[in-house]
Amino acid sequence: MELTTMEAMIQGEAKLWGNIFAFTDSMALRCVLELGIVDIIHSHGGPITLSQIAAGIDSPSLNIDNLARLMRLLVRKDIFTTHHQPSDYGSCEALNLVPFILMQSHPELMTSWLCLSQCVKEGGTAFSKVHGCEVRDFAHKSPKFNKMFNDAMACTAKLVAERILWGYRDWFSSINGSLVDVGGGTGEMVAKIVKTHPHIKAINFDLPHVITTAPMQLGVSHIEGNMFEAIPNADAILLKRVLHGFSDEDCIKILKNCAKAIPKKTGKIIIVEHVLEPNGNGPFDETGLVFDLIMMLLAPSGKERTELDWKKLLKEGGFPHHKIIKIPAFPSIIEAHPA
Ligand SMILES: C[S@@+](CC[C@H](N)C(=O)[O-])C[C@H]1O[C@@H](n2cnc3c(N)ncnc32)[C@H](O)[C@@H]1O
Repeated sequence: MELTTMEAMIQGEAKLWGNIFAFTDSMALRCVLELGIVDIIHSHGGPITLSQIAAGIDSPSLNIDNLARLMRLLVRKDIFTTHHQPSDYGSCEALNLVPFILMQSHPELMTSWLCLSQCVKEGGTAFSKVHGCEVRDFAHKSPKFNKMFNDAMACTAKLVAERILWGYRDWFSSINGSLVDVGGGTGEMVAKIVKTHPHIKAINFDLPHVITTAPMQLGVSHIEGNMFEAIPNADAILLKRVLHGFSDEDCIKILKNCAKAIPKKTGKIIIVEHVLEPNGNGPFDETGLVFDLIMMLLAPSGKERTELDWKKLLKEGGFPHHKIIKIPAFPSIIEAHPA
């Protein structure tokens, strides 16, 4: 066998081992959170030894050898470092993903992955095959699951909100009238926008059962309704991580209602969604494909879309002009105009 063939075989085999054991990364992360290691390191406030971490873990029979082996892997994976690094913005943000890690690695979601092949064979969500109902109904029945799910969504939404406000700040300054956040949940995003851009008249629009739980926010009006029926009139519309949960047909209906709600000449919609680039080399391109599978697992008609998919949807929904603005975050901003 030629050396190059041998090298290629070894590389292929190594990649396969990596894939076989990919799940151990999320399991090790979960373990670290369950043991409270992140909090121990943070509350220590400086470089910390293994024995100090061990002392912080609540266990009378801690196996420090096992702890060392766990930490060794996570250092190798760049989750922790053996060298002191001054705390910066990046590491603070990473902490905010804790609820998301806990949700994704929770048995109730992990078991869904075992039904992935069934999803491919028959369609339908893997979650419903395991639990007999969709996520929304399951959350309705289980307050614990509901909290876990909402906390996970909230922590990613917070992260994205910060990046949008930073990456798209000039545009928010240029809004001269009203902005409605369609499917805005409890209104955190528009509340953040008006805080930095108080000249905007902000409306948070969502289903009645969501709006009833929405806290009063300075400068935000909450309006309940159904986006498939009508959307409140505004100069601009924000649709953040809403359309990826719906089929193309439903998205077109929503977009047509958006087009009716904004001025034909000057109106604009801002869609915050991931734009799939299956062969891209960007930092989030592979994660985008993973999120697409997560949508397959959890959302009956949900999917992530490529730029071409977005272009077709927008055109059919009454928005022939669009521009994609990359921000330093997993989703991009897709700005679209009816004229
Ligand atoms: C994935 S969440 C996104 C929430 C928020 N935009 C964010 O980025 O965190 C989708 C939102 O759409 C809302 N929604 C679903 N169907 C709706 C409808 N028919 N009319 C209005 N809002 C709806 C849900 O209640 C939920 O708050």
